[in-house]
Amino acid sequence: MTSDLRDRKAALRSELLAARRAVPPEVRAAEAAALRAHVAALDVRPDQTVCAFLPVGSEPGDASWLDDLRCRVLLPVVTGDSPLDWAVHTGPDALAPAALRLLEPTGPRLGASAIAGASLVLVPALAVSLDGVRLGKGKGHYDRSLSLVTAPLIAVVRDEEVLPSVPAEPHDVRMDGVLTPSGGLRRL
Ligand SMILES: Nc1nc2c(c(=O)[nH]1)N(C=O)[C@@H](CNc1ccc(C(=O)N[C@@H](CCC(=O)O)C(=O)O)cc1)CN2
Ligand SMILES: Nc1ncnc2c1ncn2[C@@H]1O[C@H](COP(=O)(O)OP(=O)(O)OP(=O)(O)O)[C@@H](O)[C@H]1O
Repeated sequence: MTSDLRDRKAALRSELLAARRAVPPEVRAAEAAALRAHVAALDVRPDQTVCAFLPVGSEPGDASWLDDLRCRVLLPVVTGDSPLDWAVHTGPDALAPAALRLLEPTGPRLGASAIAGASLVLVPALAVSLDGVRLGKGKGHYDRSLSLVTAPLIAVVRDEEVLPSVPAEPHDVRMDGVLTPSGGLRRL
């Protein structure tokens, strides 16, 4: 992978983060409500497992969508440079502030392979391209974990963050779909 590609990813990341931080609170709230409704409409059975995430900072969405999944919900736990660990989401009382300004579940760790049992994975992203290339926060956490998954991978982004193209490196795992406030769930 060339440093040019890395530089292009870094530049795009800064641009997208700046745009996210400029979103007015009322727009953020409307987007979160729309995303919550789309998450509630996802086709998952109560006996299935979804790997989701808890939006923080300027990420689109909020914790309320976790309540609407009505199935077993796993949340990611960062363990250094390893693939993500996972724990069951049991409610707001079982969340605690963690590194990287994250809120993480406090329950038993299930191990990195827990993601393999998911029927659907909601993946945080800064952008996704029409051919499924995802731009993340730049630490490779999800890229190290997603190779263990065969279930559909759904990137969650703002409408403006679905781009014609995103610079791709060989380790970048392609998304199967995208969930946005106005577009709902779309296949990529
Ligand atoms: N909500 C959420 N959880 C997640 C991720 C994510 O992107 N979003 N991750 C995805 O891999 C993993 C954590 N990886 C992370 C990598 C970098 C930063 C980071 O640079 N945070 C900046 C704030 C950036 C912002 O404002 O959005 C910071 O701490 O200053 C955060 C998480 C697992 N959990
Ligand atoms: N499967 C992997 N195994 C080992 N290292 C990896 C893997 N995937 C990514 N990395 C490393 O992680 C770093 C960040 O990768 P990249 O820029 O693609 O992250 P990202 O997809 O934006 O972030 P994230 O997945 O955390 O949201 C790179 O240095 C890359 O080499």
